[in-house]
Amino acid sequence: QGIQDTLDKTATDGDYAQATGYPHAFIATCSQEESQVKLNRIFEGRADTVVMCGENAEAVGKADVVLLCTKPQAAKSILDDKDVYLALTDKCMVSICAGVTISQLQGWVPASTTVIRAMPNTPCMIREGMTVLSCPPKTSPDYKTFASNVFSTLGRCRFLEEKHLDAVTALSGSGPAFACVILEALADGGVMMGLSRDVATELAAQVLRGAAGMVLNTGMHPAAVKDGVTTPGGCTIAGLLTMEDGKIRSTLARTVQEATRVASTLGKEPTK
Ligand SMILES: NC(=O)C1=CN([C@@H]2O[C@H](COP(=O)(O)OP(=O)(O)OC[C@H]3O[C@@H](n4cnc5c(N)ncnc54)[C@H](OP(=O)(O)O)[C@@H]3O)[C@@H](O)[C@H]2O)C=CC1
Ligand SMILES: O=C(O)[C@@H]1CCC=N1
Repeated sequence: QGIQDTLDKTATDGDYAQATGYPHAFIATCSQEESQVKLNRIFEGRADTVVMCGENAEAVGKADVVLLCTKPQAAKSILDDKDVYLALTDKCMVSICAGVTISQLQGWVPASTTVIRAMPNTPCMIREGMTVLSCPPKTSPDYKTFASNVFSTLGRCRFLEEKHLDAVTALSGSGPAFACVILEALADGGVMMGLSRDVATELAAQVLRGAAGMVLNTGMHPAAVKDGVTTPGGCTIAGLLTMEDGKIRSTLARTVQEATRVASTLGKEPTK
């Protein structure tokens, strides 16, 4: 009954989402019952959220804006469902599928559907995310504002041209994994020198957060942050030269280059 109340309220409030620029009710969909059980546990007690399983068309029919979050390879077959396709008429669909282009998505939905591409990252879970949005030039400002509002509640959000989305996928989408390898390696160094694992991890994580904050909050160039730490003849320059001997800069830059290459292939049909 609670679920039905939420859906009824959604229906009667109709254009509330567009009027405020923020969503006021959520429908999550999945294909496996065990996912539904898990999601119900996560959203327990939230009267504004409904979890549906195996009912994509019904869920899309009740929504104003649809977020497509499946694996890139599954997107086409989900949108191929005739009822899902029709339910998307005149709606906005935001896809987070890596490597799936706006023009691919437009080919899989009705012509009246507004398509927006988004590339968020996992720190959205703690509202420290980075999301880049991309949309066709004539996208309605209401939908652009709406999408930007949604992702801005989860961290930073900006618009970029779609040609940059594979690089974005590699740098900020995959970036938390790369950053955590660096974090773990710094902590390993601390452990090697006798710190406990817990302490070393805390120090390394706070160092990365603090250094990032100096760049983001003060606008300092990363090189200026580095130089500010580096006492002539001191221990920092000794460590920095060791990093340079290990080609850390080109290794990290090439990491993003290779991840970008793979990101550009993710929306393609799997090779048989
Ligand atoms: N992981 C990341 O850091 C980022 C991922 N992305 C993109 O996000 C997308 C999802 O990635 P990820 O979370 O790793 O993938 P998961 O496989 O973990 O999640 C996919 C979700 O889609 C659901 N799903 C699958 N098939 C259907 C269906 N037929 N109908 C309804 N729901 C369905 C799954 O539910 P069920 O299990 O019940 O089928 C599951 O909840 C990908 O396109 C990826 O490129 C973008 C940015 C960052
Ligand atoms: O690894 C992936 O393909 C996804 C896209 C960005 C982060 N994870």
